Amino acid sequence: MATMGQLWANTGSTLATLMFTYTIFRRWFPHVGDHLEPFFQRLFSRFYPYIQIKFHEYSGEHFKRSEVYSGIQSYLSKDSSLRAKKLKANTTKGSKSLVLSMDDREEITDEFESVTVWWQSKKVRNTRQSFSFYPAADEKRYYTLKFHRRDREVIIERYLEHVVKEGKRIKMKNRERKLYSNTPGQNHRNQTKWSHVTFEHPASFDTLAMEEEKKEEIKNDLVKFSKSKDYYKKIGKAWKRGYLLFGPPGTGKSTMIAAMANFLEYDVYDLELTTVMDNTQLRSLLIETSTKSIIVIEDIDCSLNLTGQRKKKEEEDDGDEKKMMTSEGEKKESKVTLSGLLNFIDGLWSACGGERIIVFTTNFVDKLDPALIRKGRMDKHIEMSYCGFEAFKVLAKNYLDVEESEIFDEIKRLLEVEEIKMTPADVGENLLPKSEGKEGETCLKRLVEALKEAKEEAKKKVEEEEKRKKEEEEEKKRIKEKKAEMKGKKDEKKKKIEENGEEEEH
Ligand SMILES: Nc1ncnc2c1ncn2[C@@H]1O[C@H](COP(=O)(O)OP(=O)(O)OP(=O)(O)O)[C@@H](O)[C@H]1O
Ligand SMILES: [Mg+2]
Repeated sequence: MATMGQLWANTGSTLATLMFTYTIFRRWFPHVGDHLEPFFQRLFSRFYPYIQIKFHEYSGEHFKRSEVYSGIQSYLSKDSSLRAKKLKANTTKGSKSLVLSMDDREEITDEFESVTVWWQSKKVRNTRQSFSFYPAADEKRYYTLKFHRRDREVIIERYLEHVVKEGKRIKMKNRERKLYSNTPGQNHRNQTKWSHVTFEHPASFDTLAMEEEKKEEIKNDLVKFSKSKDYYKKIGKAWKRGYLLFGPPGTGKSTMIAAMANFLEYDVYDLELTTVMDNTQLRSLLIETSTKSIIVIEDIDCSLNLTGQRKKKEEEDDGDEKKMMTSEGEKKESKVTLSGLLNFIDGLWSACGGERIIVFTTNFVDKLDPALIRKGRMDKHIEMSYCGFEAFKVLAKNYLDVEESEIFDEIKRLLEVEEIKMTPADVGENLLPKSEGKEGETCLKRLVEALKEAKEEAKKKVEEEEKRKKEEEEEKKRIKEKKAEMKGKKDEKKKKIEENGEEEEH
Protein backbone atom coordinates (compact mmCIF):
# COMPACT_ATOMS: atom_id res chain seq x y z
CA MET A 1 0.00 0.00 0.00
CA ALA A 2 1.35 3.44 -0.95
CA THR A 3 2.35 5.57 1.99
CA MET A 4 1.68 9.27 2.07
CA GLY A 5 5.41 9.80 1.57
CA GLN A 6 5.42 7.89 -1.72
CA LEU A 7 2.42 9.82 -2.95
CA TRP A 8 4.19 13.02 -2.13
CA ALA A 9 7.21 11.94 -4.08
CA ASN A 10 5.08 11.49 -7.18
CA THR A 11 3.22 14.76 -6.96
CA GLY A 12 5.95 16.74 -5.25
CA SER A 13 7.74 18.01 -8.34
CA THR A 14 4.52 19.02 -10.07
CA LEU A 15 3.40 20.97 -7.02
CA ALA A 16 6.77 22.68 -6.61
CA THR A 17 6.60 23.92 -10.22
CA LEU A 18 3.04 25.10 -9.70
CA MET A 19 3.86 26.97 -6.50
CA PHE A 20 6.89 28.63 -8.09
CA THR A 21 4.90 29.79 -11.10
CA TYR A 22 2.10 31.10 -8.90
CA THR A 23 4.44 33.12 -6.67
CA ILE A 24 6.22 34.73 -9.64
CA PHE A 25 2.90 35.49 -11.27
CA ARG A 26 1.55 37.20 -8.14
CA ARG A 27 4.65 39.32 -7.79
CA TRP A 28 4.46 40.67 -11.32
CA PHE A 29 0.70 40.91 -11.68
CA PRO A 30 -0.68 41.54 -8.16
CA HIS A 31 -4.11 42.79 -9.35
CA VAL A 32 -4.69 39.95 -11.75
CA GLY A 33 -3.51 37.60 -9.00
CA ASP A 34 -6.57 38.31 -6.85
CA HIS A 35 -8.89 37.36 -9.67
CA LEU A 36 -6.93 34.29 -10.50
CA GLU A 37 -6.65 33.01 -6.90
CA PRO A 38 -9.72 30.71 -7.06
CA PHE A 39 -8.40 29.31 -10.32
CA PHE A 40 -5.03 28.50 -8.76
CA GLN A 41 -6.76 26.99 -5.72
CA ARG A 42 -8.70 24.67 -8.00
CA LEU A 43 -5.60 23.80 -9.98
CA PHE A 44 -3.72 23.16 -6.77
CA SER A 45 -6.38 20.87 -5.38
CA ARG A 46 -6.41 18.98 -8.68
CA PHE A 47 -2.85 17.92 -8.11
CA TYR A 48 -3.28 17.50 -4.37
CA PRO A 49 -6.67 15.93 -3.77
CA TYR A 50 -6.11 15.10 -0.10
CA ILE A 51 -7.84 16.52 2.92
CA GLN A 52 -6.11 16.80 6.26
CA ILE A 53 -7.63 17.03 9.73
CA LYS A 54 -5.61 17.90 12.84
CA PHE A 55 -6.39 16.60 16.31
CA HIS A 56 -4.51 18.47 19.01
CA GLU A 57 -3.61 16.87 22.33
CA TYR A 58 -4.57 19.90 24.34
CA SER A 59 -7.40 22.06 23.18
CA GLY A 60 -9.63 24.49 24.98
CA GLU A 61 -8.69 26.67 27.88
CA HIS A 62 -8.31 24.37 30.80
CA PHE A 63 -5.27 22.37 29.76
CA LYS A 64 -7.47 19.37 29.67
CA ARG A 65 -6.19 16.59 27.49
CA SER A 66 -8.51 16.18 24.56
CA GLU A 67 -10.62 13.06 24.87
CA VAL A 68 -10.66 12.70 21.12
CA TYR A 69 -6.85 12.75 21.06
CA SER A 70 -6.54 10.05 23.71
CA GLY A 71 -9.30 8.08 21.95
CA ILE A 72 -7.31 8.22 18.71
CA GLN A 73 -4.17 7.23 20.62
CA SER A 74 -5.92 4.14 21.99
CA TYR A 75 -7.45 3.36 18.61
CA LEU A 76 -4.12 3.59 16.85
CA SER A 77 -2.29 1.70 19.58
CA LYS A 78 -3.62 -1.62 18.32
CA ASP A 79 -2.39 -0.99 14.77
CA SER A 80 0.71 0.92 15.78
CA SER A 81 2.09 -2.01 17.73
CA LEU A 82 1.86 -4.16 14.62
CA ARG A 83 2.72 -1.71 11.86
CA ALA A 84 4.69 1.32 13.02
CA LYS A 85 8.45 0.99 13.01
CA LYS A 86 9.09 3.48 15.79
CA LEU A 87 6.97 3.13 18.89
CA LYS A 88 6.64 4.89 22.20
CA ALA A 89 5.75 2.98 25.34
CA ASN A 90 3.90 4.79 28.10
CA THR A 91 2.36 3.80 31.35
CA THR A 92 -0.81 5.78 31.49
CA LYS A 93 -2.47 6.52 34.80
CA GLY A 94 -5.31 4.10 35.40
CA SER A 95 -4.21 1.72 32.67
CA LYS A 96 -3.36 -1.85 33.55
CA SER A 97 -0.83 -2.37 30.76
CA LEU A 98 1.74 -0.45 28.74
CA VAL A 99 0.24 1.77 26.07
CA LEU A 100 2.18 1.53 22.82
CA SER A 101 1.75 4.42 20.45
CA MET A 102 3.55 5.46 17.30
CA ASP A 103 6.48 7.76 17.73
CA ASP A 104 6.56 11.33 16.41
CA ARG A 105 6.56 11.66 12.63
CA GLU A 106 5.62 8.00 12.23
CA GLU A 107 2.85 7.22 9.81
CA ILE A 108 0.45 4.34 9.64
CA THR A 109 -2.35 3.56 7.27
CA ASP A 110 -5.78 2.37 8.20
CA GLU A 111 -8.64 0.98 6.14
CA PHE A 112 -12.32 1.48 6.68
CA GLU A 113 -15.08 0.42 4.29
CA SER A 114 -12.41 -0.05 1.58
CA VAL A 115 -11.18 3.51 2.07
CA THR A 116 -7.54 4.14 2.94
CA VAL A 117 -6.52 6.85 5.39
CA TRP A 118 -3.14 7.96 6.70
CA TRP A 119 -2.45 8.85 10.31
CA GLN A 120 0.62 10.73 11.43
CA SER A 121 1.79 11.69 14.87
CA LYS A 122 3.45 15.11 14.95
CA LYS A 123 4.75 17.68 17.34
CA VAL A 124 5.64 21.35 17.08
CA ARG A 125 7.72 23.49 19.39
CA ASN A 126 5.79 26.09 21.27
CA THR A 127 7.51 29.36 20.44
CA ARG A 128 5.58 31.46 22.94
CA GLN A 129 7.41 31.81 26.25
CA SER A 130 5.03 31.06 29.03
CA PHE A 131 5.22 29.62 32.48
CA SER A 132 3.77 26.15 32.83
CA PHE A 133 3.53 23.42 35.42
CA TYR A 134 3.72 20.82 32.72
CA PRO A 135 7.22 19.70 31.75
CA ALA A 136 6.33 19.03 28.12
CA ALA A 137 4.31 22.20 27.64
CA ASP A 138 6.85 23.63 25.21
CA GLU A 139 5.84 20.92 22.75
CA LYS A 140 2.45 20.56 21.16
CA ARG A 141 1.45 17.20 19.86
CA TYR A 142 -1.22 16.37 17.39
CA TYR A 143 -2.38 13.70 15.04
CA THR A 144 -3.11 14.37 11.41
CA LEU A 145 -5.55 12.34 9.43
CA LYS A 146 -5.29 12.47 5.65
CA PHE A 147 -7.70 11.03 3.18
CA HIS A 148 -8.75 11.49 -0.42
CA ARG A 149 -11.43 14.10 -0.87
CA ARG A 150 -13.69 11.61 -2.66
CA ASP A 151 -13.90 9.75 0.69
CA ARG A 152 -14.95 12.79 2.64
CA GLU A 153 -18.43 11.49 3.32
CA VAL A 154 -17.30 8.12 4.64
CA ILE A 155 -14.67 9.71 6.86
CA ILE A 156 -16.73 12.53 8.31
CA GLU A 157 -19.94 10.61 8.72
CA ARG A 158 -18.73 7.21 9.82
CA TYR A 159 -14.99 6.72 10.17
CA LEU A 160 -14.37 9.39 12.81
CA GLU A 161 -17.23 8.10 14.93
CA HIS A 162 -15.85 4.60 14.55
CA VAL A 163 -12.37 5.73 15.68
CA VAL A 164 -13.64 7.53 18.77
CA LYS A 165 -15.97 4.68 19.74
CA GLU A 166 -13.40 1.97 19.18
CA GLY A 167 -10.75 4.06 20.97
CA LYS A 168 -13.02 4.40 23.98
CA ARG A 169 -13.66 0.67 23.98
CA ILE A 170 -9.95 -0.14 23.90
CA LYS A 171 -9.27 2.40 26.63
CA MET A 172 -12.00 0.87 28.79
CA LYS A 173 -10.58 -2.58 28.23
CA ASN A 174 -7.07 -1.53 29.17
CA ARG A 175 -8.05 0.48 32.17
CA GLU A 176 -7.41 -0.70 35.67
CA ARG A 177 -10.75 -1.45 37.24
CA LYS A 178 -11.66 0.03 40.59
CA LEU A 179 -13.53 -0.93 43.69
CA TYR A 180 -15.11 2.16 45.22
CA SER A 181 -16.47 2.38 48.70
CA ASN A 182 -18.06 5.28 50.48
CA THR A 183 -16.43 6.42 53.68
CA PRO A 184 -17.50 9.24 55.97
CA GLY A 185 -15.68 12.43 55.05
CA GLN A 186 -13.70 14.59 57.44
CA ASN A 187 -15.62 17.81 56.87
CA HIS A 188 -18.10 19.24 59.34
CA ARG A 189 -21.10 17.74 57.58
CA ASN A 190 -19.50 14.31 57.46
CA GLN A 191 -20.38 14.01 53.83
CA THR A 192 -19.52 10.56 52.67
CA LYS A 193 -17.22 10.27 49.68
CA TRP A 194 -16.10 7.56 47.32
CA SER A 195 -12.58 6.28 47.77
CA HIS A 196 -11.13 3.53 45.66
CA VAL A 197 -8.65 0.71 45.42
CA THR A 198 -7.75 -1.42 42.42
CA PHE A 199 -10.34 -4.11 41.86
CA GLU A 200 -8.53 -7.43 41.64
CA HIS A 201 -11.01 -10.07 42.73
CA PRO A 202 -10.17 -13.40 41.09
CA ALA A 203 -13.78 -14.69 40.93
CA SER A 204 -15.17 -15.63 37.55
CA PHE A 205 -18.17 -17.52 36.26
CA ASP A 206 -15.87 -20.50 35.70
CA THR A 207 -14.94 -20.67 39.36
CA LEU A 208 -18.46 -19.95 40.60
CA ALA A 209 -20.12 -23.03 42.03
CA MET A 210 -23.57 -23.07 40.49
CA GLU A 211 -25.56 -25.10 37.97
CA GLU A 212 -24.20 -24.56 34.48
CA GLU A 213 -27.63 -23.71 33.09
CA LYS A 214 -28.18 -20.97 35.65
CA LYS A 215 -24.73 -19.52 35.02
CA GLU A 216 -25.34 -19.41 31.27
CA GLU A 217 -28.67 -17.68 31.80
CA ILE A 218 -27.06 -14.96 33.91
CA LYS A 219 -24.16 -14.52 31.50
CA ASN A 220 -26.54 -14.18 28.56
CA ASP A 221 -28.59 -11.67 30.47
CA LEU A 222 -25.49 -9.59 31.21
CA VAL A 223 -24.23 -9.69 27.63
CA LYS A 224 -27.63 -8.74 26.32
CA PHE A 225 -27.77 -5.82 28.72
CA SER A 226 -24.31 -4.54 27.84
CA LYS A 227 -25.15 -4.54 24.15
CA SER A 228 -28.56 -2.96 24.44
CA LYS A 229 -27.75 0.73 24.40
CA ASP A 230 -29.83 1.38 21.31
CA TYR A 231 -32.65 -0.83 22.49
CA TYR A 232 -33.01 1.01 25.81
CA LYS A 233 -32.95 4.30 23.90
CA LYS A 234 -35.62 3.05 21.55
CA ILE A 235 -37.99 2.03 24.31
CA GLY A 236 -37.25 5.20 26.26
CA LYS A 237 -35.84 3.51 29.35
CA ALA A 238 -32.69 4.29 31.31
CA TRP A 239 -29.91 1.88 30.45
CA LYS A 240 -29.75 0.12 33.78
CA ARG A 241 -30.61 -3.24 35.21
CA GLY A 242 -31.35 -4.33 38.75
CA TYR A 243 -30.34 -7.65 40.23
CA LEU A 244 -31.48 -9.05 43.53
CA LEU A 245 -29.28 -11.80 44.92
CA PHE A 246 -30.75 -13.66 47.83
CA GLY A 247 -29.79 -16.69 49.83
CA PRO A 248 -28.22 -17.82 53.09
CA PRO A 249 -24.78 -16.56 54.14
CA GLY A 250 -21.89 -18.23 52.34
CA THR A 251 -23.77 -19.17 49.19
CA GLY A 252 -21.73 -16.85 46.97
CA LYS A 253 -23.70 -13.60 46.62
CA SER A 254 -20.64 -11.37 46.95
CA THR A 255 -18.60 -13.78 44.83
CA MET A 256 -21.26 -13.59 42.13
CA ILE A 257 -20.99 -9.77 42.08
CA ALA A 258 -17.23 -9.99 41.62
CA ALA A 259 -17.70 -12.55 38.84
CA MET A 260 -20.23 -10.25 37.15
CA ALA A 261 -17.85 -7.29 37.36
CA ASN A 262 -14.97 -9.31 35.93
CA PHE A 263 -17.16 -10.71 33.20
CA LEU A 264 -18.36 -7.29 32.03
CA GLU A 265 -15.15 -5.48 32.99
CA TYR A 266 -17.10 -2.97 35.06
CA ASP A 267 -16.06 -1.00 38.13
CA VAL A 268 -17.74 -1.80 41.42
CA TYR A 269 -19.27 0.76 43.79
CA ASP A 270 -19.85 -0.82 47.16
CA LEU A 271 -22.43 1.48 48.73
CA GLU A 272 -22.61 1.32 52.52
CA LEU A 273 -25.98 2.89 53.20
CA THR A 274 -25.51 3.15 56.94
CA THR A 275 -22.84 5.83 56.48
CA VAL A 276 -25.03 7.92 54.19
CA MET A 277 -26.72 10.68 56.15
CA ASP A 278 -29.74 11.47 54.04
CA ASN A 279 -31.36 11.23 50.64
CA THR A 280 -29.46 14.25 49.32
CA GLN A 281 -26.15 12.61 50.11
CA LEU A 282 -27.34 9.39 48.57
CA ARG A 283 -28.23 11.23 45.41
CA SER A 284 -24.88 12.97 45.09
CA LEU A 285 -23.03 9.71 45.68
CA LEU A 286 -25.01 7.88 43.05
CA ILE A 287 -24.69 10.67 40.53
CA GLU A 288 -20.91 10.49 40.92
CA THR A 289 -20.80 6.87 39.84
CA SER A 290 -19.39 6.28 36.40
CA THR A 291 -20.85 4.39 33.51
CA LYS A 292 -19.96 0.71 33.10
CA SER A 293 -20.28 0.05 36.78
CA ILE A 294 -22.05 -2.17 39.26
CA ILE A 295 -23.50 -0.43 42.29
CA VAL A 296 -23.84 -2.83 45.17
CA ILE A 297 -25.90 -2.52 48.31
CA GLU A 298 -25.16 -5.55 50.45
CA ASP A 299 -27.58 -6.85 53.08
CA ILE A 300 -30.24 -4.37 52.10
CA ASP A 301 -32.51 -5.66 54.88
CA CYS A 302 -30.02 -4.60 57.55
CA SER A 303 -28.92 -1.36 55.95
CA LEU A 304 -32.03 0.68 56.44
CA ASN A 305 -35.63 0.72 57.34
CA LEU A 306 -36.30 -0.47 53.86
CA THR A 307 -38.75 -3.13 54.71
CA GLY A 308 -41.74 -0.87 55.09
CA GLN A 309 -44.58 -1.35 57.50
CA ARG A 310 -43.87 -4.93 58.21
CA LYS A 311 -40.60 -4.14 59.93
CA LYS A 312 -42.04 -1.59 62.35
CA LYS A 313 -41.69 -3.84 65.35
CA GLU A 314 -38.18 -5.11 64.60
CA GLU A 315 -37.14 -1.58 63.82
CA GLU A 316 -37.85 -0.64 67.41
CA ASP A 317 -35.82 -3.61 68.60
CA ASP A 318 -32.74 -3.21 66.50
CA GLY A 319 -32.70 0.49 65.85
CA ASP A 320 -28.95 0.51 66.31
CA GLU A 321 -28.40 -0.99 62.92
CA LYS A 322 -29.54 2.18 61.25
CA LYS A 323 -27.25 4.41 63.22
CA MET A 324 -24.31 5.70 61.29
CA MET A 325 -20.81 6.27 62.53
CA THR A 326 -19.50 9.73 61.89
CA SER A 327 -15.83 10.55 61.66
CA GLU A 328 -15.82 11.69 65.27
CA GLY A 329 -17.07 8.31 66.31
CA GLU A 330 -20.42 9.71 67.34
CA LYS A 331 -23.53 7.85 66.31
CA LYS A 332 -26.16 9.57 64.23
CA GLU A 333 -29.32 8.25 62.69
CA SER A 334 -29.12 7.73 58.94
CA LYS A 335 -32.08 9.44 57.33
CA VAL A 336 -31.98 7.63 54.03
CA THR A 337 -35.45 6.34 53.34
CA LEU A 338 -36.94 3.65 51.22
CA SER A 339 -38.69 6.25 49.12
CA GLY A 340 -35.41 8.15 48.65
CA LEU A 341 -33.79 5.06 47.28
CA LEU A 342 -36.76 4.15 45.10
CA ASN A 343 -36.94 7.68 43.72
CA PHE A 344 -33.38 7.53 42.71
CA ILE A 345 -33.66 4.14 41.09
CA ASP A 346 -36.68 5.27 39.10
CA GLY A 347 -36.19 8.91 38.38
CA LEU A 348 -32.95 10.69 38.89
CA TRP A 349 -31.13 7.55 37.95
CA SER A 350 -32.36 7.99 34.43
CA ALA A 351 -30.78 11.41 34.25
CA CYS A 352 -27.20 10.30 34.73
CA GLY A 353 -26.47 8.32 31.61
CA GLY A 354 -26.43 4.62 31.29
CA GLU A 355 -24.80 1.27 31.59
CA ARG A 356 -25.13 0.73 35.28
CA ILE A 357 -26.17 -2.37 37.11
CA ILE A 358 -27.51 -2.12 40.62
CA VAL A 359 -27.31 -5.18 42.84
CA PHE A 360 -28.99 -5.73 46.17
CA THR A 361 -28.13 -8.71 48.32
CA THR A 362 -30.08 -10.09 51.21
CA ASN A 363 -30.29 -13.16 53.37
CA PHE A 364 -34.00 -12.67 53.93
CA VAL A 365 -35.88 -11.95 50.76
CA ASP A 366 -39.27 -12.33 52.44
CA LYS A 367 -38.55 -9.41 54.74
CA LEU A 368 -38.13 -6.89 51.94
CA ASP A 369 -40.78 -4.44 50.93
CA PRO A 370 -42.34 -5.65 47.67
CA ALA A 371 -42.02 -2.11 46.28
CA LEU A 372 -38.27 -2.42 46.40
CA ILE A 373 -37.96 -5.64 44.54
CA ARG A 374 -40.76 -5.44 42.04
CA LYS A 375 -39.88 -6.07 38.40
CA GLY A 376 -38.67 -2.91 36.73
CA ARG A 377 -36.63 -2.05 39.77
CA MET A 378 -34.99 -5.37 40.44
CA ASP A 379 -35.33 -6.94 37.02
CA LYS A 380 -33.72 -10.25 37.84
CA HIS A 381 -34.01 -12.20 41.05
CA ILE A 382 -31.31 -14.80 41.56
CA GLU A 383 -31.49 -17.32 44.33
CA MET A 384 -28.12 -18.44 45.64
CA SER A 385 -28.73 -21.72 47.33
CA TYR A 386 -27.01 -24.50 49.20
CA CYS A 387 -24.44 -26.55 47.36
CA GLY A 388 -25.88 -29.04 44.87
CA PHE A 389 -23.92 -31.82 43.20
CA GLU A 390 -23.17 -29.79 40.07
CA ALA A 391 -21.90 -26.89 42.16
CA PHE A 392 -19.80 -29.33 44.20
CA LYS A 393 -18.15 -30.59 41.01
CA VAL A 394 -17.08 -27.04 40.13
CA LEU A 395 -15.55 -26.64 43.58
CA ALA A 396 -13.78 -30.03 43.41
CA LYS A 397 -12.24 -29.03 40.11
CA ASN A 398 -11.22 -25.59 41.39
CA TYR A 399 -9.89 -26.65 44.75
CA LEU A 400 -8.45 -30.08 44.00
CA ASP A 401 -8.27 -30.38 40.24
CA VAL A 402 -10.36 -33.52 40.58
CA GLU A 403 -13.05 -34.17 37.98
CA GLU A 404 -13.95 -37.74 38.81
CA SER A 405 -13.68 -40.00 41.81
CA GLU A 406 -15.50 -42.95 43.36
CA ILE A 407 -16.31 -40.77 46.34
CA PHE A 408 -18.39 -38.52 44.07
CA ASP A 409 -21.26 -41.05 44.15
CA GLU A 410 -21.41 -40.91 47.92
CA ILE A 411 -21.31 -37.12 47.86
CA LYS A 412 -24.06 -37.05 45.23
CA ARG A 413 -26.22 -39.30 47.39
CA LEU A 414 -25.67 -37.14 50.46
CA LEU A 415 -26.44 -33.92 48.61
CA GLU A 416 -29.33 -35.08 46.44
CA VAL A 417 -30.99 -38.00 48.22
CA GLU A 418 -30.32 -37.09 51.82
CA GLU A 419 -30.73 -33.41 50.90
CA ILE A 420 -28.01 -32.27 53.25
CA LYS A 421 -27.73 -28.53 53.26
CA MET A 422 -24.21 -27.16 53.17
CA THR A 423 -23.18 -23.82 51.72
CA PRO A 424 -20.56 -23.68 48.95
CA ALA A 425 -18.41 -21.71 51.43
CA ASP A 426 -18.43 -24.67 53.86
CA VAL A 427 -17.93 -27.22 51.09
CA GLY A 428 -14.95 -25.18 49.87
CA GLU A 429 -13.54 -24.99 53.36
CA ASN A 430 -13.66 -28.80 53.66
CA LEU A 431 -12.08 -29.29 50.26
CA LEU A 432 -9.21 -26.95 50.96
CA PRO A 433 -6.01 -29.03 51.30
CA LYS A 434 -4.80 -28.49 54.83
CA SER A 435 -1.18 -29.29 54.13
CA GLU A 436 1.19 -29.28 51.21
CA GLY A 437 0.73 -32.21 48.82
CA LYS A 438 -2.39 -33.63 50.50
CA GLU A 439 -4.24 -35.81 48.10
CA GLY A 440 -7.64 -34.95 46.71
CA GLU A 441 -9.14 -38.19 48.05
CA THR A 442 -8.34 -37.19 51.63
CA CYS A 443 -10.09 -33.88 51.19
CA LEU A 444 -13.11 -35.53 49.56
CA LYS A 445 -13.35 -37.99 52.44
CA ARG A 446 -13.19 -35.11 54.87
CA LEU A 447 -16.11 -33.53 53.03
CA VAL A 448 -18.11 -36.77 53.29
CA GLU A 449 -17.52 -36.80 57.03
CA ALA A 450 -18.48 -33.14 57.29
CA LEU A 451 -21.68 -33.77 55.33
CA LYS A 452 -22.60 -36.63 57.63
CA GLU A 453 -21.90 -34.47 60.64
CA ALA A 454 -24.04 -31.72 59.12
CA LYS A 455 -26.81 -34.28 58.71
CA GLU A 456 -26.56 -35.27 62.37
CA GLU A 457 -26.53 -31.65 63.41
CA ALA A 458 -29.53 -30.85 61.24
CA LYS A 459 -31.34 -33.84 62.78
CA LYS A 460 -30.47 -32.64 66.24
CA LYS A 461 -31.63 -29.15 65.38
CA VAL A 462 -34.95 -30.46 64.12
CA GLU A 463 -35.38 -32.48 67.29
CA GLU A 464 -34.45 -29.50 69.43
CA GLU A 465 -36.81 -27.32 67.48
CA GLU A 466 -39.61 -29.82 67.95
CA LYS A 467 -38.84 -30.03 71.64
CA ARG A 468 -38.79 -26.26 71.92
CA LYS A 469 -42.11 -25.99 70.12
CA LYS A 470 -43.62 -28.67 72.33
CA GLU A 471 -42.40 -26.91 75.44
CA GLU A 472 -43.71 -23.63 74.14
CA GLU A 473 -47.10 -25.16 73.48
CA GLU A 474 -47.17 -26.74 76.93
CA GLU A 475 -46.22 -23.42 78.47
CA LYS A 476 -49.00 -21.71 76.53
CA LYS A 477 -51.44 -24.38 77.62
CA ARG A 478 -50.34 -23.99 81.24
CA ILE A 479 -50.74 -20.20 81.08
CA LYS A 480 -54.14 -20.59 79.48
CA GLU A 481 -55.23 -23.03 82.21
CA LYS A 482 -53.91 -20.75 84.91
CA LYS A 483 -55.74 -17.79 83.39
CA ALA A 484 -58.92 -19.84 83.22
CA GLU A 485 -58.44 -20.87 86.86
CA MET A 486 -57.86 -17.26 87.93
CA LYS A 487 -60.90 -16.16 86.02
CA GLY A 488 -62.97 -18.88 87.66
CA LYS A 489 -61.82 -17.74 91.08
CA LYS A 490 -62.52 -14.11 90.25
CA ASP A 491 -66.02 -14.94 89.02
CA GLU A 492 -66.69 -16.92 92.17
CA LYS A 493 -65.54 -14.05 94.35
CA LYS A 494 -67.67 -11.62 92.41
CA LYS A 495 -70.66 -13.89 92.74
CA LYS A 496 -70.16 -14.16 96.49
CA ILE A 497 -69.92 -10.37 96.84
CA GLU A 498 -73.13 -9.96 94.86
CA GLU A 499 -74.91 -12.59 96.97
CA ASN A 500 -73.74 -10.92 100.18
CA GLY A 501 -75.00 -7.57 98.90
CA GLU A 502 -78.41 -8.96 98.15
CA GLU A 503 -78.67 -10.55 101.65
CA GLU A 504 -77.81 -7.22 103.29
CA GLU A 505 -80.56 -5.46 101.30
CA HIS A 506 -83.16 -7.95 102.51
N1 LIG B 1 -21.18 -20.33 44.75
C1 LIG B 1 -19.89 -20.23 45.10
N2 LIG B 1 -18.91 -20.51 44.25
C2 LIG B 1 -17.64 -20.41 44.59
N3 LIG B 1 -17.21 -20.05 45.81
C3 LIG B 1 -18.14 -19.77 46.73
C4 LIG B 1 -19.53 -19.82 46.42
N4 LIG B 1 -20.22 -19.48 47.51
C5 LIG B 1 -19.32 -19.20 48.45
N5 LIG B 1 -18.07 -19.37 48.00
C6 LIG B 1 -16.84 -19.16 48.77
O1 LIG B 1 -17.21 -18.84 50.08
C7 LIG B 1 -16.75 -17.56 50.49
C8 LIG B 1 -17.91 -16.72 51.01
O2 LIG B 1 -18.81 -16.47 49.94
P1 LIG B 1 -19.56 -15.08 49.74
O3 LIG B 1 -18.92 -14.02 50.54
O4 LIG B 1 -19.69 -14.85 48.29
O5 LIG B 1 -20.96 -15.44 50.36
P2 LIG B 1 -22.22 -14.49 50.57
O6 LIG B 1 -23.40 -15.22 50.02
O7 LIG B 1 -21.93 -13.17 50.04
O8 LIG B 1 -22.33 -14.46 52.14
P3 LIG B 1 -22.97 -13.31 53.08
O9 LIG B 1 -24.46 -13.43 52.98
O10 LIG B 1 -22.47 -13.68 54.43
O11 LIG B 1 -22.45 -12.02 52.60
C9 LIG B 1 -16.12 -16.95 49.28
O12 LIG B 1 -14.84 -16.49 49.60
C10 LIG B 1 -16.03 -18.01 48.24
O13 LIG B 1 -14.72 -18.45 48.11
MG1 LIG C 1 -21.69 -11.25 50.94
